[in-house]
Amino acid sequence: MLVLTQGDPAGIAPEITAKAWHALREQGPAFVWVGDPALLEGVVPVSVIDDPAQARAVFADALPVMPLSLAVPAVPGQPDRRNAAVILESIRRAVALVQAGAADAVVTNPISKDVVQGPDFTHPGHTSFLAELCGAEGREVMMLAGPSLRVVPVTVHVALRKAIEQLTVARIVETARTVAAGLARDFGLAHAPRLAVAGLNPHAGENGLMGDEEQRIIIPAIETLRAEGYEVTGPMPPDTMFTPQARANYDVALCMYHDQGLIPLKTLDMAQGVNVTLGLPIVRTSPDHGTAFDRAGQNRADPTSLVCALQLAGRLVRNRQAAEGRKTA
Ligand SMILES: NC(=O)C1=CN([C@@H]2O[C@H](COP(=O)(O)OP(=O)(O)OC[C@H]3O[C@@H](n4cnc5c(N)ncnc54)[C@H](O)[C@@H]3O)[C@@H](O)[C@H]2O)C=CC1
Ligand SMILES: NCC(=O)COP(=O)(O)O
Repeated sequence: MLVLTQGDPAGIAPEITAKAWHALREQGPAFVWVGDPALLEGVVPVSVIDDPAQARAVFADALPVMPLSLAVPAVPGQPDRRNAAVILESIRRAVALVQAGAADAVVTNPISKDVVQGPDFTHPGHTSFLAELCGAEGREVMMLAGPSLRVVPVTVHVALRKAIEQLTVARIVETARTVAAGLARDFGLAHAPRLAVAGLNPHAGENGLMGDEEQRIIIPAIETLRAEGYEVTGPMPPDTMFTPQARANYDVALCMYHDQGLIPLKTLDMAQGVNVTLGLPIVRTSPDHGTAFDRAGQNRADPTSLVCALQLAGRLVRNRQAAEGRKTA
């Protein structure tokens, strides 16, 4: 059983949740939504439950909901900080259900990082919040996976100037180790993961002519990884590493900053892209898009990325269980 968080109630989360239930109600994977049932009133049949164990029996006929109450009614397109606490409570409850063994994986609906900022939440997104809730701070890695490409931003939600400052040999090496382990265990890759490491600068620095981060940081990281036995190429010139020919030669691209990886991923795979957090003791996926406040309440939201996130979470759980079974057998 998967547990889906509420997301920002003023965004498209309620609509894509209802549409995802319609898409999956017969073949699954089944999920339970932790949110305010008022958001789905008149949209889908809802079954209020208090334990995920009750969800499977009702899933084909109604969307199972573990109820929370918004502080103020949601107005589509107009996020309200007064609902921040309940948005965060949904995430906390979802994680607690998986940690207690009552559910298998967390799938998160989009939130606005800005709306939830406050004394209780100083994270730049779900990823590091989930790591905190799981006691895995610093081990979390964001990966976006689509049919054409997988990308990992080595630095994530920071200003570009800060991203460059944050690049270190250790950060690249540790990220690559987590990615390789995640691809082997959760994605069930049949071969050793092939990692492509992007350069930072134009032409991957052109031997130091256009920046020295490749020589000082990226090449030493690649050499360390190769010495550990990983299959790594790079530093690859960022402007050509996403061509179809280049993509055929690797399983994942390690990118030096957020937009270096997310622009090609969303250009190629926006509808079917899934955000996966590696390095956590629990499985977590999410759609690759945000709250889409500009589209909320108009019945114009595409649920495909959420459907893909739910389906991928189901596969990751099965692969992880199979890998752990093999380890203990
Ligand atoms: N995992 C998460 O919780 C994420 C949250 N965000 C948050 O979302 C908020 C808005 O961010 P933006 O950069 O505007 O990105 P966005 O993904 O919300 O929207 C970008 C554009 O794509 C459209 N769009 C997005 N998802 C769609 C869907 N399913 N169907 C149809 N059209 C869709 C929107 O209408 C908008 O025009 C921000 O506060 C950001 O922090 C952004 C990405 C991921
Ligand atoms: N750009 C990706 C994104 O914003 C997702 O962040 P997170 O909420 O999954 O940490």
